[in-house]
Amino acid sequence: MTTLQYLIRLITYRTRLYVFNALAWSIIYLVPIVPGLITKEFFDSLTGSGSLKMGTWGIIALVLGASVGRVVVIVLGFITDVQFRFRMGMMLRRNLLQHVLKQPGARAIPVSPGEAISHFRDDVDQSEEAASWSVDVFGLTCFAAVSSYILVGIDLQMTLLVFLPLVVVVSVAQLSTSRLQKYRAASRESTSRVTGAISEMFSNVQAIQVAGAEERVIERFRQFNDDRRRTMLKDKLMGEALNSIFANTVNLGTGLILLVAGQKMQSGSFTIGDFSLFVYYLTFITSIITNVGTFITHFKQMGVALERLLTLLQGAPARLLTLKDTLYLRKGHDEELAEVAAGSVASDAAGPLRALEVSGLTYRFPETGRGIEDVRLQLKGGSFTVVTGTIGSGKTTLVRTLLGLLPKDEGTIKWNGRVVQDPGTFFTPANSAYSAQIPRMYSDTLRNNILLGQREEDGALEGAIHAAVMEYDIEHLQHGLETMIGPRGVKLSGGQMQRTAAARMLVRDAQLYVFDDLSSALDVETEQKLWERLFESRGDATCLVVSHRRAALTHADHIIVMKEGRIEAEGTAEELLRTNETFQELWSGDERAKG
Ligand SMILES: Nc1ncnc2c1ncn2[C@@H]1O[C@H](COP(=O)(O)OP(=O)(O)OP(=O)(O)O)[C@@H](O)[C@H]1O
Repeated sequence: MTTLQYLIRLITYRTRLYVFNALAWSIIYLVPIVPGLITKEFFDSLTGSGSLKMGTWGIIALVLGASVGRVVVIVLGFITDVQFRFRMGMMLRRNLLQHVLKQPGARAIPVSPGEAISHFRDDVDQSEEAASWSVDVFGLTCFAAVSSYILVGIDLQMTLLVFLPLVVVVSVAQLSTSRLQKYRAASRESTSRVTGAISEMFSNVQAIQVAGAEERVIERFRQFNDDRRRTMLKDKLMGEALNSIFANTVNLGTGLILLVAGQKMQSGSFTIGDFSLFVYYLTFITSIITNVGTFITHFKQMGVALERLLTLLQGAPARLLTLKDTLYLRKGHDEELAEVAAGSVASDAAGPLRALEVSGLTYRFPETGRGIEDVRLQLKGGSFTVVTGTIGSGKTTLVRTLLGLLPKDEGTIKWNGRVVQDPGTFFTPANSAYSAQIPRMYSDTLRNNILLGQREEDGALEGAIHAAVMEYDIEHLQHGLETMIGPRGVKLSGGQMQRTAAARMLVRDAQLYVFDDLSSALDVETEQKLWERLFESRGDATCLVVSHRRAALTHADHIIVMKEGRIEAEGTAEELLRTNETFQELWSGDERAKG
């Protein structure tokens, strides 16, 4: 999609509103024609070269009327502009969000969350800005056409002599704004390097001191500051020079008119009224050139914004951005939200799990070409299966691909013999629950971090806390379950976070529980307790556990050993201890780690 096509699609999202907006702004830009003509007539009547019948009060009434009329249309214009802009922005953000939410969880956004927020905020704003400025171009063109017609009618030679040099000066100045933008980008970049360095220094004070690197760090900081000083100076100098050119063009033009008009006025071919009209339109005509320039700049920036927004689509068709749909995430979402709030809706429950079969499951990370290859596994209902293997062998990739958090390249997943078409939406409660290798906590109470919006059923929270061996930790927190945790609260230890994530998972009823390296940060005793309690409390649920720890392996009905993205061996711990070298090493490695 080109920038122009993008602009057209944005405009046609609400064509009527856009046309109305364009009409309002065309009128706003055209209204000053009237006071100009009145002023001309007034001066001509004073010098006797024209006759104005309405008298001084009539003129004042006309000028006032035109001004009030303009104010009213400006208010209308802002209303239509705001309506148009916000609808367009909401449409873009809704489409982006809808796309991101449909993506497999682990690959929903291809950039850091901070960058994604800036795409949602700044790039959408930039697109709005360009579409909104395109309206001004209509109005300005209308004004330029009508005023040129009037001025040329009065004196063609004067019009050309005065406005051509001005158009050249302002256009050249406008063209150099692209250089100004380059300077501005460079000064922003250098400023963000300086602030980045400050934040790195503050967060790494200890590391800097331990390495005795104070001098070198300060030297680097000084270089960043020097660079910032240079780029800021260029930016400011260029900015001020352009500002003064724009600010003085009207004075320059008035001077030109005075020079050229003197002779003509003497000969009587140019009246005082004509002079006043030229000076009056001068301001508006110079602002036309700068405003058209501003639109061109916004249009260029819109092209950059479009490119950045497309990165969020990760190769999906660009037209997804401007899909003309109603402004809900999904149709009928109001009723659905109401039901969810009442706790009555879960995902489509597929019923008790009797068998989960996976065949040919493959996912390769595009960046490294690594991942998993042709994985086949079977989980019987109620079984406890452990996936183990060396570091980087593909354990996490396997569970994430199975759960639809990564988009499988190939393979089939069957739940009770029926193919799961969209694992990402299927493997959610009440079918399945998952705790990730690195749990995420929110700045909220511990209770809310576990429940994550779920309604508190009788005893479910207590049961989950007990199974996750968290009761002791909660007793020792100052406000128990109401303690604020996360980035802006109490910092939980790695083991506490893992157990909070386990409780979060267990508080949800599910047929299949998937644990990724749940116990890696736990001491031996807590880990033993955790697996025992889980084993007791899971009821009929099926468990798929990623771990290389003995406490988990000894509970397993079935163990899968991964190596370099493929299943190397399968069996019980006893069988594998006899037959598989990788498993023997993992088993004895865990023993050494304990020792
Ligand atoms: N985001 C990613 N981008 C590119 N390659 C990745 C990514 N995540 C993992 N990989 C690669 O995929 C392979 C499998 O990684 P995975 O995280 O599944 O291993 P693992 O067995 O879970 O390891 P660990 O025990 O350290 O958690 C590794 O070679 C890894 O380098």
